[in-house]
Formats: sequence, structure tokens, C-alpha cells
Amino acid sequence: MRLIIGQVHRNVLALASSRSCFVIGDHLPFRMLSLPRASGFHQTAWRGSQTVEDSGSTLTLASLEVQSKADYVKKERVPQSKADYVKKERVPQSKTDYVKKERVPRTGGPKPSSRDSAFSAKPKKVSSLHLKPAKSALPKSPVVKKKLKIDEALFSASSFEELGLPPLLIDRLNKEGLTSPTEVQSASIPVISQRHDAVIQSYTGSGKTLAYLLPILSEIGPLKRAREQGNSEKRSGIEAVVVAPSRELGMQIVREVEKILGPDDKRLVQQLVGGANRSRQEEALKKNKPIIVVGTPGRISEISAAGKLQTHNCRFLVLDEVDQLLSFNYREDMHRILEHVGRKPSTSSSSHILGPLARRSERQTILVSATVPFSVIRAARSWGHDPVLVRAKSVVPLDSITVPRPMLSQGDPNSDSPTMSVNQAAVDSLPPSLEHYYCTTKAHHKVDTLRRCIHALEAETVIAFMNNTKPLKDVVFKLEARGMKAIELHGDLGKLARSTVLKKFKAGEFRVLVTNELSARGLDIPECDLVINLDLPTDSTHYAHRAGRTGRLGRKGTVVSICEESEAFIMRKMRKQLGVAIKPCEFTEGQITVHKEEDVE
Ligand SMILES: Nc1ncnc2c1ncn2[C@@H]1O[C@H](COP(=O)(O)OP(=O)(O)OP(=O)(O)O)[C@@H](O)[C@H]1O
Repeated sequence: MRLIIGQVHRNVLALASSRSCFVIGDHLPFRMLSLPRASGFHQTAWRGSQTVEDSGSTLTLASLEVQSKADYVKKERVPQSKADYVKKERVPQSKTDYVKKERVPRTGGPKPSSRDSAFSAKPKKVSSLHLKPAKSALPKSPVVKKKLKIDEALFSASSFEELGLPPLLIDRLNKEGLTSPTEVQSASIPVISQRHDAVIQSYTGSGKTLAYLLPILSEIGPLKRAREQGNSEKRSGIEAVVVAPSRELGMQIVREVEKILGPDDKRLVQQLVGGANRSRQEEALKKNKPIIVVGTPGRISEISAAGKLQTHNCRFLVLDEVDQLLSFNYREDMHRILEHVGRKPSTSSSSHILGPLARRSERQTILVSATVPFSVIRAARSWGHDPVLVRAKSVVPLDSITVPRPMLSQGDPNSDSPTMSVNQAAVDSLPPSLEHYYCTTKAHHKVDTLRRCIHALEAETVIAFMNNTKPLKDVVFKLEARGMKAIELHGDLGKLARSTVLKKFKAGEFRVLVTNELSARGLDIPECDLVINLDLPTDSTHYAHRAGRTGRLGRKGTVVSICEESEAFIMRKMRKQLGVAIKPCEFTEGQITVHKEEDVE
């Protein structure tokens, strides 16, 4: 049976979403959860497993130190020239309003990020890093547990005020047109503010960057929460380190921090990305005295090793796209970062005997990705104190997470085999609003199919992925020859060329960006309405990150994989692994024709 769809954006078939629960462990609804927590956040020993205890006390906004609106106005308000900003600024909004607003593509959507991206890093093969869970040689300290329950109300927080962000920070967010938190932000902000180590997992384009930046900027820098007198921690130097696997993602995060800090304070964030001039970065560290640095593992560890980056006072360490940062390529740099950030060099004789692990860890560790394989859970357990997994509408203590049953039959649960990583990571990493299709064609007709697909779907801003760099130019040439404006982007281009390409593409000068795996993670181009796989991604984790370049923050988006007949089984396999409908289709006479699966099997 054949079903003809006119223009996919007008007559979109509702996909039967078979999105199932994230594979790792059982998830409790937030309201059911009791979170035991070491009262001493700065526990010296890294503890092993810990049981989840139920408690009678409910974790309310107050117990999370998130005050009610009234309290908030009373206690938090600091003398400001802009009197009564609360009255002026707060526009009561329901969550539905927010969703409605965000879903209007282009014109009515959220204020697009002003973040620029510059591409540089070469794509790195992701294989898992075997960092052994650190075992402290120190005796375990007695742990006083504070039992917490989380109020479901936090999930439906419709404003940043409800989440207890400081007034100055809310003021800045409003100025940037950000008035309502996303779901993952509502879940993460209270948890991080309560000083839990956390793994944040939520689908691509759901706002994970602000989910960790906002609670951090509530604690450090000029927008931070006013503390009661005598209760202020005196800190100096760098207080937060954010690590990202690529230069482009690093720069994007820098732009996001700059946007929140505002023009007067943007020097307080310093980029330490590879490929940029290192001595200039070192000079800026000296001159600007930043409170937060964002960079790639290599450059951060390089400058740290040279003694030009002091991070022992650091309170926050964020690993964005953590599953990629755990790959073998980053092993040494990540080891250095984890060993140094937020660790006080100790002079006591015992620590000389016991080695670096005896040094006191002061930092809060936050791991972030749309795809969280079990290796990340294991790493978080070994690096953090009572870490929790935060997702939209659920928070789970990591100690309660076990390797899921199906995984056990597929191999050694302690191995980081791709199968394991894929199965655990893929589900729930995709925005629910995406439409997925695949079509088959001969290899030499792929570009023509791509062109017909773009016309049929009336897509305006298209990212086409290939697996290698070499053929990109050829595809661009063929598209241009057929009158379609296209441009290539890959790591072999110079730094300036890469940022120019992106600027032009974002400005709408080109309809198609032809690129490789380099652009699959982090790239935020809200206007992108179509992602094409001209080469199939290597696994469903890669599929998820590529697909996530479209359909960001509730917008509509379509993903089309163009493959040869002999590869169609891979798409069917990915459909199973991802738990989403990827429908076979073809493009004829300016239309998409969607087949039912029976027709092709
Ligand atoms: N509360 C908000 N209101 C409006 N826009 C927001 C909000 N939070 C984030 N955004 C915007 O949503 C877009 C996507 O956010 P972000 O890049 O943080 O997503 P992500 O979950 O990290 O995606 P990925 O997994 O692909 O890296 C950005 O343009 C960001 O500026």
C-alpha cells in the first residue's frame, strides 16, 4: 500500500512514537524519589555504593533552598537601581504558553542563540576510555545523610523565579528573551543548586547548556545569589571549568555564557579551545581574571600543565558531550583535568604517602549528553559524591542504576562495546517532534535524490552529512551545478574559513551545508529544518546526534537517510535500536511518497 503525502511540512504523518523509557535502570517519578546525600559535600573519600532510603520528609522548594516567590522577593532582593524588577519583568506564563511559543518555526520561535560556531577539531573515533573507578586509600568518613524528596512542582516550573534563580540573573535572561525554563532546566537547576553531582541526559536541542550554566552562574560571578552576611564563601580565581570535545562546541558555550553575563562582564569567561592562539589565551587569563573557562581537553590540560591555569579553587567541573570526552583520544588530557580541577594540593604528610587521590576534592562534577552509555554512569559514580541522573521529569540516584537485563545477554556488562553504548545511549536522545524517513537509491544517484528530497520537503536550511571529508567538495559542486546553493564544512578548512562558512550558512546565503561528523554534536542552528544522511552514520548514537541538528527546542524537523538498497537493513536495525519510526519513502514528481514497511519487506 502506498500513501502519498503532499508537502511533508503541511501534511505530516503523525509518527507512532514508540519512544520508550531510557534503558538504564528504573526511573522513579521525581515525587517518589528520596535522595540521600552526604551532608558534607566535600567528602574526602570517594564512596562506593549507597542505598536509596525512603524518608518521610518531602523535598520541597524550601528544602532545596528554592524559595517561594514571596520569600524570594523578601530575601533575595538586593538594592538595585531598577526598582521592582520583579513586578515589571515577571510575565506569568504557563508551560503550554512556552511550548506554543517555541513551536512556531523561525518567526515565533525562541530567540535564536547568538552563539557562533567555529569548527576545528578533527572528528575523533569514539571508543570508550577505561578510567578505573578511583578507590580512595583513605578511610571512609562517616556520612551523615540528608534525606531529600523532590517536589513535582519543580518540573512544571513555568518561570525562572520559581526555580529560585537570583534576580540579577533573571533580569539578564529576560533581556535575552528567555522567560521560561525548559523541562530539563526545571529538573537540573534545583539539583545542581543543591550541590549534587549530576549526569544530565536529555534529547538534543532541549536546552542542556543553560541547564548547567544557570545554576553555576547563580553561585559565581556578578549575577550570583546574594548571601546573608557572614555566610559568603571567599573565593578567587577560576570557579568553573567547562570541557567540550570540539572547538566549535566550546565556542558556542562561550557565546552562551557571554550572552548571559552581558557585554560589561563577558570578559569573565575565557575560551581555551585548541587551534586558537595559546599565548593570547594565557595573557587573557592573566589580564581578565576570568571566573569561568570553557575549552577543549587538550588546550585546557596543556595550559594547566604549563602552570598558567590555576583551577584548585574551582567549584564546578562540567563535561559537555561527556560520552565523547570518555573516548580513548582524550584519555590523558581528561585524566589531568579530573585530577587537578577543584583539587587542593595538600601539604600533609599523609597525602604524600597516599598520592593524589588523597587531595581534597572540592568540586561539583556535572556530566552532560543526549546519549549516556553505561560507561558514563560508571565514571560518574567514581568521580562524584552521591551523583544523580537528571532527565526531564525524573531524578535517579546513580547507585540505583543497574546494567539493564537485555544488555547482559549481549555481552560483558563491564565492557564498553559499541553495542552496549548504542543501546543504552540511543533511546530518548531524539527530539519527539522529528520525522524520520529513509530512501534507497544507487550510489551515483544520491546527490540527485538529495536535491529532489529538498524540493519535495520544501526545506530551506539543510545539513547533509557524509562520513569522509574528500567527497564533500564533489557533492557541493554537483548541487551548485543544479542551481542549489551549497557549501562544505570540515576540519581541514582553516579557522577563519570555518567560521565564515558557518556565518554565511546561518545568514541564509547557502541552502545546504555539506559536512562530516564534525558538525554532528553541539551545532545549534535553530533554522535547520532538514538533516540528510548521504552516508549512513556508523551507529544509532551517531544517528541521534546528527538528527538532533534539526527539530531543536520543539521546532519541526525531518531526517532523511539516503542509502543503497543493500544498506536498507541497517536503517531497519537503527529503527529498532532508537525506538522511533523510520519510514521508507521515495521522492518523485516533487513529492514524498511514504511506503508502509510491508511494501518493502
Ligand atoms: N529556556 C529557554 N528558552 C528559550 N530558548 C532556550 C532556552 N534554553 C535554551 N534555549 C535555546 O535552545 C537552543 C538549544 O539549546 P542547547 O544548545 O543548550 O541544547 P542541547 O540540549 O545542549 O542540544 P545538543 O544536545 O544538540 O547539544 C539554543 O538555541 C538555546 O539558546
